[in-house]
Amino acid sequence: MFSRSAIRTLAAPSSRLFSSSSARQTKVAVLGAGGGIGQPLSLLLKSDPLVTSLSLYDIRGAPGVAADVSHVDTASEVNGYAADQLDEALEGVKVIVIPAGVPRKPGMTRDDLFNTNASIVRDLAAAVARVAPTACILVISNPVNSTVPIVAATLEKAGVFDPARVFGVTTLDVVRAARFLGGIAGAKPSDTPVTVIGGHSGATIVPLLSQSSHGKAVDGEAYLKLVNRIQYGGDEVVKAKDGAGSATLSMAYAGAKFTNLVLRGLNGEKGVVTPTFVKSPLFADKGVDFFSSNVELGLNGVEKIHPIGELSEAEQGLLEACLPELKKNIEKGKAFVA
Ligand SMILES: NC(=O)C1=CN([C@@H]2O[C@H](COP(=O)(O)OP(=O)(O)OC[C@H]3O[C@@H](n4cnc5c(N)ncnc54)[C@H](O)[C@@H]3O)[C@@H](O)[C@H]2O)C=CC1
Ligand SMILES: O=C([O-])CC(=O)C(=O)O
Repeated sequence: MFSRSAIRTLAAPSSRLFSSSSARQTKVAVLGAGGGIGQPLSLLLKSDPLVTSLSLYDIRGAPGVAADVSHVDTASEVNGYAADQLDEALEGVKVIVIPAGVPRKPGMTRDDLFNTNASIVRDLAAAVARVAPTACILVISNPVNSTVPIVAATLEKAGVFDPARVFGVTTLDVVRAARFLGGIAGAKPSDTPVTVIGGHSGATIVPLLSQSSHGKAVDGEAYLKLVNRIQYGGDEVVKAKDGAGSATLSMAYAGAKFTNLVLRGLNGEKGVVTPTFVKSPLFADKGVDFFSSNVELGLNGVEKIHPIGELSEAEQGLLEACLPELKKNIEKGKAFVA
């Protein structure tokens, strides 16, 4: 189904979801595998040639999802784990993807999910600290701006936090930006990649359209509309689903894409660069010590955090609006664990 040949521009959108020059393969766990994201994400990971073994865990339904996905004719093995088998699910795992938690309904912000999802993510991170302390953790659960600091603080408390191994998955913003810009430019999304920095909610999402040849051609009303659509793309889906949840299929695609990039880095591939929300020095002097920007992925997770590059005046304004809100979200996450 998926080609194994290499692609040139690693962070750029690709018509192929997975690429692999092959080598060391990896055991991957999905925590929340029974959910709207978890199920299609598990299916996509079953098709990733870099995944040797899939551990599917949820408080409901994971063994059924595992039995189903395990019939797909790719080489990886699949095991499902019930609510009381979290530790078993995490044994020997190198990469852990977390889409566990409740999604939004119309009228809610991502921050409204905090009260429910903060403790879910904290408890899962505590188990990871105990059983798989050196694994890479890829956090999908919202609000990402707070859940990533929660995971980091929980690991820190357990004495096993490695900033190179904790990632907030902001890939859906990158996927949307390429798709929406491609639509406006009349070009393929693979030819319209956009770096998206900041966080993962509304005004904290900062697309750097000026750094893209197609993007800098968009101006005036069209520019404002495009930025707004990238920042509030999640709301578009929440509204259309009308109470049935938020983005699941596009998120599963984005989650599988980001997981593949992490696996390629872990396998020693060079030049794997993509935006992700990590512990970052870029705006730490402003009290924002987690930030999404282009990150090079390597053998140990985060290899190098790239600078954000040159910004247009409009993007400077977006960044100024992003930082105070992001700071609040991060502090809220840290305070929850403290
Ligand atoms: N980072 C991003 O770009 C995106 C993040 N999301 C977020 O992903 C999360 C999941 O969304 P959906 O899959 O649509 O929700 P869902 O409700 O369909 O699935 C969530 C799953 O988590 C499971 N779960 C709850 N507590 C758990 C625990 N303690 N351990 C293991 N599993 C547990 C539930 O049983 C359920 O199967 C939400 O917080 C949503 O806001 C959604 C889209 C994009
Ligand atoms: O909008 C939501 O709640 C889910 C999400 O994070 C997204 O689709 O970007």
